[in-house]
Amino acid sequence: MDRLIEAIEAKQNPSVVGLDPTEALVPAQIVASFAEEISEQVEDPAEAPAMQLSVAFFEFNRAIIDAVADIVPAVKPQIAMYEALGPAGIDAYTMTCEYAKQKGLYVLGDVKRGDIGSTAAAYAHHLSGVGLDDTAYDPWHEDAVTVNPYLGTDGITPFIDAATANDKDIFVLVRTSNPSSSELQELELASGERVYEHVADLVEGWGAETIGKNGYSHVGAVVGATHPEEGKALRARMPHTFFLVPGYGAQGGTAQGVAGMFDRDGMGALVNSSRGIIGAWKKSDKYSESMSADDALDLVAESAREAAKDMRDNLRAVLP
Ligand SMILES: O=c1ccn([C@@H]2O[C@H](COP(=O)(O)O)[C@@H](O)[C@H]2O)c(=O)[nH]1
Repeated sequence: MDRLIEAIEAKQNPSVVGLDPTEALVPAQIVASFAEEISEQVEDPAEAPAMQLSVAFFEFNRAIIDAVADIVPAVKPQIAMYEALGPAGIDAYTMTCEYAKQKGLYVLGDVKRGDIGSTAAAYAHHLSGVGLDDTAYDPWHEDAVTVNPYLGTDGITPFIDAATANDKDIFVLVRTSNPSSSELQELELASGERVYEHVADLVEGWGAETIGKNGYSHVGAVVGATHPEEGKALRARMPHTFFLVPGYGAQGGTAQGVAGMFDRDGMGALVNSSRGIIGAWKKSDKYSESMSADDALDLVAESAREAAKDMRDNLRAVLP
């Protein structure tokens, strides 16, 4: 996590902008502005809507990245939004990751993979590329990915190996932000501990051999902003584990609520907001359906920048 920590220190900002575009979050005139270009390119007209949306997603992301790159240390593209559009969407995802990296941002791919060991080894190429020289080929352009621990150690080991070999990181789901997370994660084990506490101990152990100069390992944990008390207890329980904290803003998480998830130096956590930043333009009274695509893109960028600054300032206010 040393690169991430340096980026956070440089920007004095422990927040990450989630790039989760959907048709509802991209102004319609931006999508429409690609209609002609795409219709001329496609062989099968049935492919046009997904291609048009994919191109719009990338332009939308590019405008947001340009607007926040000097404020935030990282972005977190959510692959589900892109996979929904098929191959063109995957292109938009990888192009977004590549562009963010070119802008000096740490790119955290929210891909939530997890499978048996042999399959996990293939998924782990998100961090290492494939081929004879893994380091020379990095098609996904991610610095880290999210991983599901439900399959246990053999599903995680390939990701840890790929992460350490390539100076990248993984973030393992421990206490997720969603309302139903308690159905499994809060179950009490015979030992008296909760399932998520047991997972927390596994995660701390998985990272033990990979601790960097700042005291955090290559194996991070996902801890929802919607669980302030559990998050605080997990911070004490997992001293070498960096937290990715989603659930801020749109899901109700607050700066005060996440304050306990940081360490004594105000480090140790990266707080995500997706809809709260990329959809900030929707709250602007400057938006009009009749504005041009270029003006809408400017408004998206300007609104995202303001929302990212507000989030940064709110987090700074609760940290030492
Ligand atoms: O526990 C979790 C794990 C991942 N997420 C992801 O974070 C973003 C949150 O989006 P918002 O718009 O800021 O609510 C999204 O990509 C989720 O899949 C999470 O919310 N909670």
